[in-house]
Amino acid sequence: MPAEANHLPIIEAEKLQMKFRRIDALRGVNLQVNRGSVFALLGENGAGKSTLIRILTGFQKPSDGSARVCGLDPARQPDQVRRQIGYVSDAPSLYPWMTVAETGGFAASLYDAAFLERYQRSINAYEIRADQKIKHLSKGQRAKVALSLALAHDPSLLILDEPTSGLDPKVRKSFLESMIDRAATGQTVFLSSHQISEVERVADQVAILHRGKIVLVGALDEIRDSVSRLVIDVDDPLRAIARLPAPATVLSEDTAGRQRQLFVRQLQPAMINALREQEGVTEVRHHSATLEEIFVAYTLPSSESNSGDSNGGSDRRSDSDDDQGPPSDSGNVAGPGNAADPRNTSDTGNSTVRERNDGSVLTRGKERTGEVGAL
Ligand SMILES: Nc1ncnc2c1ncn2[C@@H]1O[C@H](COP(=O)(O)OP(=O)(O)OP(=O)(O)O)[C@@H](O)[C@H]1O
Repeated sequence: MPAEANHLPIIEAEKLQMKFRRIDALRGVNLQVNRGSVFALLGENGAGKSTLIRILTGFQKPSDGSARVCGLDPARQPDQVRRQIGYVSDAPSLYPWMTVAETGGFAASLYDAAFLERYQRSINAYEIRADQKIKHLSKGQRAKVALSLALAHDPSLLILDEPTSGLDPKVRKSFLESMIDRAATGQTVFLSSHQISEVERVADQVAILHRGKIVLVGALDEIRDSVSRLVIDVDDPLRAIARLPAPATVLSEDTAGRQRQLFVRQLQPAMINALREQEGVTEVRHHSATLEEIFVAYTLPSSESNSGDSNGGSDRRSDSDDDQGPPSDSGNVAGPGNAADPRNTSDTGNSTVRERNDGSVLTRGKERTGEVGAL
């Protein structure tokens, strides 16, 4: 039986956990990535993006949970997974003493005859001299060599950790456009990024990882359509506004004098009308939220207790003494996931099946009432 079956998701993660000595880097990540998409993983510094990518590429074994990539288990078959995919880490490791040409030749031994030709074509397109030593390349040029290596065996899945960092704007643009072309031919690109505006241009699927948990996942268009920015003017700064009913979920609220700004999921037109009729409300304006605004609303510092954290606080410290140390191929094989916490995100694929919908409108500061959202 072939390792890959085309109807199955190319990446699946179930209840992935990664505990380091001092921190739970991943706390029950469920994810499905379908073929032929550009899937962007967004998250703040330290959210767990690289940890998740290292697990998917077989460089790190999870503490718990399981993953399948191209139909293979990266914890048990790391070499096979890495042969199937193209991967660029956030800090590509290239041998500094090799030339650009030697680097390609060295990697080519693992792949088919077309590898070297594709690699050379890419290096030429990036205007990098083949006889230059890696140690004499700029950061951006090294990133281009790493990308050329990752693409040279024409992988059906490309996994990129911060692919555009170090690239100049012109190269970033053409690189990202080439990712859309790949997806159009049925290949899959899974990338992590901080560059939300860039992601917005290329991704068709998006997930937000926040403190080791997926707090939002879905098709970009649907995510954008599902979150609204409400600006409400009131006659008195202390005026209380009634709760929004279900299915609305208030993600965040800012108060500035007599103006409130709310980010709300699943706002219904009737709710806007009801707000306008409330006593003391002088105006209600309704806008679509940008991906950046949605990202901020879902990753507020105070959102931790609402994103399914069983500790109910911002502390991700691990109780475990099980320090997995640096990324390694050795260690325990993944076991069954921990399904004990009913508040764990149960997002499967590009749809989520659970969220809290208390619809509260908060009257002070920035808080969230949404627990976990997706489309
Ligand atoms: N080998 C390790 N040992 C201990 N802690 C680790 C290890 N690797 C990662 N961590 C911790 O796990 C958390 C997630 O780290 P990770 O590198 O996955 O974040 P990230 O989302 O990729 O961040 P960034 O955007 O800054 O690259 C961080 O708190 C980090 O300190």
